[in-house]
Amino acid sequence: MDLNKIAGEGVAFAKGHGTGNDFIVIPDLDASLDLSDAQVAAICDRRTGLGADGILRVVHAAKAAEAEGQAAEWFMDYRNADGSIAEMCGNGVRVFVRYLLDAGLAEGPTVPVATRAGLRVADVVGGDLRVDMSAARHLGTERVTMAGREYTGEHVSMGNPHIVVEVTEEELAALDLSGDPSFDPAVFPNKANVEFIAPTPTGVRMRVHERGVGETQSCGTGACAAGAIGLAKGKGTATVDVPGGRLTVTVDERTLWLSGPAVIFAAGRVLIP
Ligand SMILES: N[C@@H](CCC[C@H](N)C(=O)O)C(=O)O
Repeated sequence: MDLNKIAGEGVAFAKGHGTGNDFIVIPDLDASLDLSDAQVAAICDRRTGLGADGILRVVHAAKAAEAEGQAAEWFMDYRNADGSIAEMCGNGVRVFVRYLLDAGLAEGPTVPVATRAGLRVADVVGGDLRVDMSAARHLGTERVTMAGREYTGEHVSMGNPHIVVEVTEEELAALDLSGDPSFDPAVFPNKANVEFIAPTPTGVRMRVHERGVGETQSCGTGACAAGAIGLAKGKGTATVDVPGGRLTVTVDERTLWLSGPAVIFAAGRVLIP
């Protein structure tokens, strides 16, 4: 490979993560990149690509039809590692805002972001990023099958679909999340994210199988859904411990807040396959 070709034809990217949920950030301010599912999947491949749980494309809100009516300068175009589109990504929006701040595209401490699920507003609080994720919607009880075993869980929408299943600490540690879950296709025509949680003294411990990705180290919207279920009997704050670290979910009379670390740790250029 002629490295000059990468410098000349490659597109700029940054890499970041929020509690181990990792993303490739692609600044495409004027919305000139039209990435196919296969291209996204190739970039996110952990052996033959850069590797990530998803891609965050940074687009001027004025250039994105999905951002219409949202009072934000930037639109987050989120794609899962398999190329599929999701309505919302809680860790993604925190990493997206960290990128905007680090790149000088936003000043903070408050940064509104247009998303497919509507406006989300982030705040820098200490070293963390806290996002108003809007209230969780609890939609009842559903069945999910994972690794040949059927569970009953709570259907929660955070803009994207989740099923939260409570298990014991021992069951949580022993779960095999390497395969795909199955659910009622009439309820989840576009599939769902599945969170398994076990109670802790201050909240829950969580493992997640993400739609369009597989098991990840963390899922922000999953933590919101899990925290909302953990706090179902009232308002307050719950810690959500994930393999990649700790997130905090606070529910008040109006909304649900998601807080935690988000960092950008690399930048470069990549050839779009
Ligand atoms: N990791 C994300 C969720 C990303 C989208 C999800 N896989 C879906 O398809 O709904 C988060 O931090 O919320």
